[in-house]
Amino acid sequence: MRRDAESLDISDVTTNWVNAQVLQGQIEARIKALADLSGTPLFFGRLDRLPDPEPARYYIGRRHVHDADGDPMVIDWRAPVSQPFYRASRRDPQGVELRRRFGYTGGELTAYEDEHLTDPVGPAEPERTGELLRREIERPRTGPMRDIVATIQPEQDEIVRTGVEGTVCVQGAPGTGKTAVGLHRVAYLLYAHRERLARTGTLVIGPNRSFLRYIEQVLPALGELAVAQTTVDDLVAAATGIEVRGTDGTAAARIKGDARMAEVLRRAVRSGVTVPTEPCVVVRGSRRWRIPAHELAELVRELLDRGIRYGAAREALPRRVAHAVLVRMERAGEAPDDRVQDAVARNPAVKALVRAVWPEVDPARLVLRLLSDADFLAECSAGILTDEERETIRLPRPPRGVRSAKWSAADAVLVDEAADLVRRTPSLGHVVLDEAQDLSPMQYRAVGRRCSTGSATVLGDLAQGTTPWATAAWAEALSHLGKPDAAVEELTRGFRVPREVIAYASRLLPHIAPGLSEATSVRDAPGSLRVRAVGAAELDGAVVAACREALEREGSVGLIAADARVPALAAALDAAGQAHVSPGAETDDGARLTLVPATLAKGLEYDHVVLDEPAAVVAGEPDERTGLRRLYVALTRAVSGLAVVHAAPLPRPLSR
Ligand SMILES: Nc1ncnc2c1ncn2[C@@H]1O[C@H](COP(=O)(O)OP(=O)(O)OP(=O)(O)O)[C@@H](O)[C@H]1O
Repeated sequence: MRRDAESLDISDVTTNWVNAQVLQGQIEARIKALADLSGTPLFFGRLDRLPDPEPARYYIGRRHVHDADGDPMVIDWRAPVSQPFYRASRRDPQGVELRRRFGYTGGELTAYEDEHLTDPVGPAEPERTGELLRREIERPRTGPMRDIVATIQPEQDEIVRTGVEGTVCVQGAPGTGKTAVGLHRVAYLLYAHRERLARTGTLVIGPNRSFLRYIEQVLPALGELAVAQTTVDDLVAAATGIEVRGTDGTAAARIKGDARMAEVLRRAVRSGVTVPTEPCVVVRGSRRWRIPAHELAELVRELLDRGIRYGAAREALPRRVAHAVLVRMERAGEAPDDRVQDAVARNPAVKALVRAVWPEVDPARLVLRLLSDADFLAECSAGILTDEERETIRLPRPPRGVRSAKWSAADAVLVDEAADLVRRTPSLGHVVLDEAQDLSPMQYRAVGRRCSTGSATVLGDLAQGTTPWATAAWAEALSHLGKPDAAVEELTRGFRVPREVIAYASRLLPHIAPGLSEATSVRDAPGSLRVRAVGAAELDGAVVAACREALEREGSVGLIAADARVPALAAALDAAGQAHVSPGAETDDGARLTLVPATLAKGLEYDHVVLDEPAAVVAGEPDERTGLRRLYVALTRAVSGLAVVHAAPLPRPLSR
């Protein structure tokens, strides 16, 4: 395939220089896409199908490969033919006689695992099954997150291959593969609906930039380069042009993020509309056409009632007025055509009328006015917000203008909502929303607008919600998103965290999310959890020592600590001559240790985690439940080992 692409001669088929350049560019992209990736084998699975009528054998890989005659040699993992590789079981063999999984070490084939799905169970087989999965999970991490195509599990595959029309919401305990599933679903949808999604676009939304840097390689590794990845904050900033330089107190942020603000904004946007009390007189040539006030008022009321976007209505109004003029012209015996209607709509008298009764709205200026003009806020939020709530979100010192305002992230979302009330936000084909549990209702709405005619994959864990407005129930979140009928799936089989560690972390569950089921783990790793108490004076030293010990083993090491403890620990590591980096930075063999503030740990993982002073992690949050949730996140980042080092007593649920 590579040779074919390289030997393509386009000199005969291109008529001009531009065509030649374009074609050459495409050929080069194809050659690049076909490049050999050392360490990434061409196939990872094989299916032998029962005779139907002929037996068939397929190799499954990350991409399609064909032979010199164009016959397939390796089938893309996303093709329908590949599906039984992920779904077939002894109970439901789906026509598969043998499923073989290949194991590789650095690109070299070193193992395989067979399952005879239609045979009576061989004695050794069930035990061996899953060994490759275990090896794959425990393979030491160096760079960013990697794909899981070779080992996607049946319950994950069902979500990955959900149709493009359907929005799925996945509630999943830590390490159950939510992020992996979301990314693979995008790859799958791009394969199954390439043209449609190329037109409409896809987007992955994550909680912060370091998380995005961690996941950014997964889709390109699967051959998908065109998927944008962003955070809600960046998405909204880019759409509104608002630069966020301020922050909100919790109380203000909570109100600004509340879904009730949508109605406040709707009223605010329409607040400038007035019902005309004067007639409109259009002069054309020697004639004057007069539309009486009551008829204009009727037109305005009708537009208000129709529920169309403010901007669209503003554009419709002059046409309506012109229509009323045309009706009069016809009655007077004239025969005006469309051009006359256009001209009347652009008549100065009509324009003046529109300016007066349906003023242009600048979303940012409107939100600024709402937040700084107490009377205006009171008018728009009557019966919606309380006096106290209004006082909480009102800016104490009104800024001079949109540019000098210290916008907060929540303000930017309000501006985005207002902008959508004026002009519809274009919808993408598919949006993946990861760590969704932390979004406010207004943020859900902002994401929902971006997939209003498309679908979404919503991924999250209610137990890991750490914002004051964290999602309490998925049904509510999905209705804010505009997808109330989406199916909610639960994943409870944990891949990342070993059994001992997840059991330890799960002691927190009754205190942070009593309704949720405990995660199980596919891996037992005796000795993976160590808890060490030390004196206060020895804490930093003991933490550095624990990091050193972890670094003696292969793979990545994360030192997670309360944000307030990070400077002291950085100093202790520096003093000990121990190199370390921040989350999102490239790690390499020289710097395998990442010092992770607890507030950035969400979604990340390390082969070995050292957790500093759990009590400080809890104390870093405004209330105990949020603190314990933050701790739950920190406790569930480890793949192979977790060392907890503490001087203060452990939080109660852990010390049980
Ligand atoms: N089927 C699988 N095969 C191999 N590895 C897997 C599989 N499923 C998940 N993993 C691995 O388990 C780890 C956790 O997955 P992921 O980060 O997607 O979980 P998550 O549910 O998003 O976790 P969190 O709630 O902590 O964000 C990753 O290293 C991922 O590659």
